[in-house]
Amino acid sequence: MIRLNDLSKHLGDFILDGINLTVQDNEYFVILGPTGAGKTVLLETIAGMYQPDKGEIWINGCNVTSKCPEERNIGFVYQDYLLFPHLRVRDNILFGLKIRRLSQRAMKTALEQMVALLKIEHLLERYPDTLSGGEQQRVALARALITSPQVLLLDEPLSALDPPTREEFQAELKRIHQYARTTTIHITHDFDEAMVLADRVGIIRSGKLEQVGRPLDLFHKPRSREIARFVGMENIFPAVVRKYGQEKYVDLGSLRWRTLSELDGEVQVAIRPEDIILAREDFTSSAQNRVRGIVSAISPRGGMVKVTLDAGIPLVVLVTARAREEMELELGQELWAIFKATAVHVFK
Ligand SMILES: Nc1ncnc2c1ncn2[C@@H]1O[C@H](COP(=O)(O)OP(=O)(O)OP(=O)(O)O)[C@@H](O)[C@H]1O
Repeated sequence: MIRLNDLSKHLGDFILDGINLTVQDNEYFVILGPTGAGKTVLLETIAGMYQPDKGEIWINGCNVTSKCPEERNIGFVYQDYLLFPHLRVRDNILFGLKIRRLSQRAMKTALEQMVALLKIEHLLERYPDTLSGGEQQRVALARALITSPQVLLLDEPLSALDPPTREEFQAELKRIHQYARTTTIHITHDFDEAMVLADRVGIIRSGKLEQVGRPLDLFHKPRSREIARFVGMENIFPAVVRKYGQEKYVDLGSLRWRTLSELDGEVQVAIRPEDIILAREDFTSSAQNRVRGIVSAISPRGGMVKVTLDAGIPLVVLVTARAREEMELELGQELWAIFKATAVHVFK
């Protein structure tokens, strides 16, 4: 278990500000934040490369705050692998065991296990500069895991890989974690990566840990407008929650939508663009909210199409390219936007 108590660090103009966090045994914890948020500073402080100004770091019940990095038994993998260029893969992986002076036999067994786990037997005699990015990252992981660290810290381990290799490696990280069960902190700015890998996610912004939760909780219940934007919500508007009879609605001036929120009063309301259905005709469905608008913009986004509907407020909707064709979408067209009460996310 990793416990951070009120961890703070000044570096130039940057402040890592009172971080409190517990990562459970065997947990895969992802720290997600925009560039410059302090993710690397936090990870390097846990690893002992920076001494905190305030606060404590506990690993498995031991206060390691003033211990040097080598005494913390932490495995660290960097985004750009940082393998020793003059050593073959075999010696890169064995490096941590050699400085611990393990017997030849123990090293051989540990190497065999790691090589099988990471599927890198065919790479053992090669030098790092002959390996692809994905292969180098496998070797870096093997080198970090071979010492059986108490904690594995991963600093954007996928960011230097191309998108298909990145996806493949995400699946590998999951598989390896299921086998090794090492308590892991992985930092990234990629929300999708966090969704795929994390047991829990912490969102860091400007040196502060702003929200911690399971990926779906962050996805559906962001605590602030900034976090909502960061997790892909687009239709964010100020509103007031009001009760009419037994049911609650968000009032946006000329528009009123049913919500299941427990909050009251002045709020922000957000709807994910992929939670809205566009239709030519109004139709009865379990979706309880509908609003009529005029298509004011159409633009491709990834494999989807982003449609902006002017409904008094600009509503962004994501549709498939096929749906666009079927509806013969065009600028100026009048359409209905339909979405469920559960799609209306409310936060202060
Ligand atoms: N040694 C240092 N001295 C002064 N400022 C530093 C130092 N190291 C980092 N910083 C500053 O601290 C802030 C946080 O940096 P950090 O590398 O932790 O961000 P990050 O969230 O990892 O960003 P990225 O995703 O771009 O890597 C940045 O503004 C950076 O310039």
